[in-house]
Amino acid sequence: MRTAARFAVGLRLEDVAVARGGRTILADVSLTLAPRETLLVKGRNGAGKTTLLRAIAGLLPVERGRIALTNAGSEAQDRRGHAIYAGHADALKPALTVRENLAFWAKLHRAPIARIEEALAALDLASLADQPAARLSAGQKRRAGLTRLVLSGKPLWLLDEPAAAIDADSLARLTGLVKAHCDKGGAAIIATHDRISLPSARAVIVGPEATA
Ligand SMILES: Nc1ncnc2c1ncn2[C@@H]1O[C@H](COP(=O)(O)OP(=O)(O)OP(=O)(O)O)[C@@H](O)[C@H]1O
Repeated sequence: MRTAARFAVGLRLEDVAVARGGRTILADVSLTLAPRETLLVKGRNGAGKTTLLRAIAGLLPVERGRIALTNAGSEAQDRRGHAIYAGHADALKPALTVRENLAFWAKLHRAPIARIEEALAALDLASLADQPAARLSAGQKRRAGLTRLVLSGKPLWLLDEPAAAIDADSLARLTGLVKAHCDKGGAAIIATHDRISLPSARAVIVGPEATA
């Protein structure tokens, strides 16, 4: 039987190092994230924000150190089961409609069918649901890709530059969604250069400026 992911999870990183292409990109990264908390990850281009998020998601191996979920119980330490990474690629199949794309992801995440409409509404996509994804604008594609957060039902949201291409209203809608997710016990880490207004969020910097 499949064990449901526990909803309230936090995260602890201890002296984490991550390499890409044989080069150490991140070294000695330590941080904590409590359930209900949002962390903004800042840093210059190439500083390692995406690398950090992908390592937390379990999509990149850790060279040294430790990444652990907290508050998840000893039987629930698989990060892939608890974290959803929404990256630069929207992963849409262009020939499928928006709703069909969401249905594909819902199946992947074993989400109830009702969550498809919930996700469409959450990203203001109901009026575009029957459009082929190929016809969406860049910002609309981005919003469609972000529905994976809602569809996954996972507690730890990892958002990589979610503000890219989306307008101010959509960004406000997204930050509201993140806040509501954290109010329910979830947690979020957002890699961003700017524009995200979440007054309760903490910020950390990766890269050379981190020690400045
Ligand atoms: N597949 C890869 N193989 C080798 N090196 C990589 C790979 N992807 C990224 N890198 C390198 O890792 C470093 C960190 O990249 P990363 O994408 O994590 O930075 P970032 O802080 O997210 O940057 P940006 O603000 O531009 O999105 C960069 O120097 C980059 O060249």
